[in-house]
Amino acid sequence: MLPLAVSCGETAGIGPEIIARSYSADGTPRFAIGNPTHFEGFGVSVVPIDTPAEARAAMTKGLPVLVHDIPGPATPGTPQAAQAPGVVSAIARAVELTQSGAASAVVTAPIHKKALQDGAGFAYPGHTEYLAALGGNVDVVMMLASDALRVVPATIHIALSEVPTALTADLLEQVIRTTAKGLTSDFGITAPRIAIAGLNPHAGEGGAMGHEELDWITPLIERLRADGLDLTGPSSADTMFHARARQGYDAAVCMYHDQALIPIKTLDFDRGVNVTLGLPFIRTSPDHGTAFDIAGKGIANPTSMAAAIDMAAQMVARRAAAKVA
Ligand SMILES: NC(=O)c1ccc[n+]([C@@H]2O[C@H](COP(=O)([O-])OP(=O)(O)OC[C@H]3O[C@@H](n4cnc5c(N)ncnc54)[C@H](O)[C@@H]3O)[C@@H](O)[C@H]2O)c1
Ligand SMILES: N[C@H](C(=O)O)[C@H](O)COP(=O)(O)O
Repeated sequence: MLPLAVSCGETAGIGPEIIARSYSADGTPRFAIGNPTHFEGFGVSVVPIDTPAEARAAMTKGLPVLVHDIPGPATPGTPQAAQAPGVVSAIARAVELTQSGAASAVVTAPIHKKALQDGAGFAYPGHTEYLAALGGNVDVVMMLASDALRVVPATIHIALSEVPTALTADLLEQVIRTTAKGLTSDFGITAPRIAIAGLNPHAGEGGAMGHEELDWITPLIERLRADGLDLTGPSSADTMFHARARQGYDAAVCMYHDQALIPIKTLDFDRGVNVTLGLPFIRTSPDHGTAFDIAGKGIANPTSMAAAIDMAAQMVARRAAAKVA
């Protein structure tokens, strides 16, 4: 397997730390992309490399880091505008290397959206939207996945007040179809079961607490069911995530960011993985952010980064096996 390309994320955050501390000599071949000095001090040897092809041999000596221009020392907790362009270009470089066949997948350490918007004019709400643009302006979904639960928010990084307007039947259909396709292609689920949350409390209570479910969500679900998709809902979101309910579906499609992310980050914060479905390349990420409050203290938990690396490797292997079959 070609090595994974791991972008360093916000240098003032915990990205370099969790990349270093999730490394092991016998682990999945990977290389970080960043300033090698930013990965030092975490008890792991750092091996600067100039090409991805050096990564596999370098793994036996320490964490391979593909040298990338991000000037100056990291300042934990305090992002530097001067480093923002390099943080952004490290993501683009990971995509370029993956699409050119030098790497097998992209794993992204957390970015601080506002720091990049301020420091580099980053024009996207987050990785997901940026990667969709780099992938050719494709339709993507953001899935948060763990052994306990998979969730997909239909709307992502927008204000709650904008959700009812942003939510359309076309968008929800695209999200559902992309989710179903990804569950089959990347999670090996041949007949995926998808639960759809209502937007309103009690899924609208028959119209007493909102009309979207009656007006268009239920008709859409019924149309997609008739088209062969195994869907349930719209259901009251507050009763979709207990253990018995979770046995009834393979993924839950929710209407907005926190409706989806609160349950998975409550159930499995340390092992949750953010996976973007619909891209022309594989991309995973830890389920957490830059954690400025603990950056530089050596106490960040690297488990979610390790899980993101493992999930990327599993997706690479599954797709390779499907090509051979
Ligand atoms: N994939 C990504 O790039 C990504 C994901 C989530 C948030 N973010 C960004 O990160 C920034 C901060 O976001 P936030 O404060 O909402 O969430 P956060 O995940 O950065 O931090 C929330 C809390 O969880 C703790 N935490 C997070 N990761 C941890 C780890 N690995 N080990 C131990 N504790 C950990 C933090 O210390 C903090 O107390 C924002 O700019 C946000 O947009 C980026
Ligand atoms: N919304 C995700 C979360 O809270 O974990 C995260 O911000 C995703 O961001 P990216 O699009 O940058 O992966």
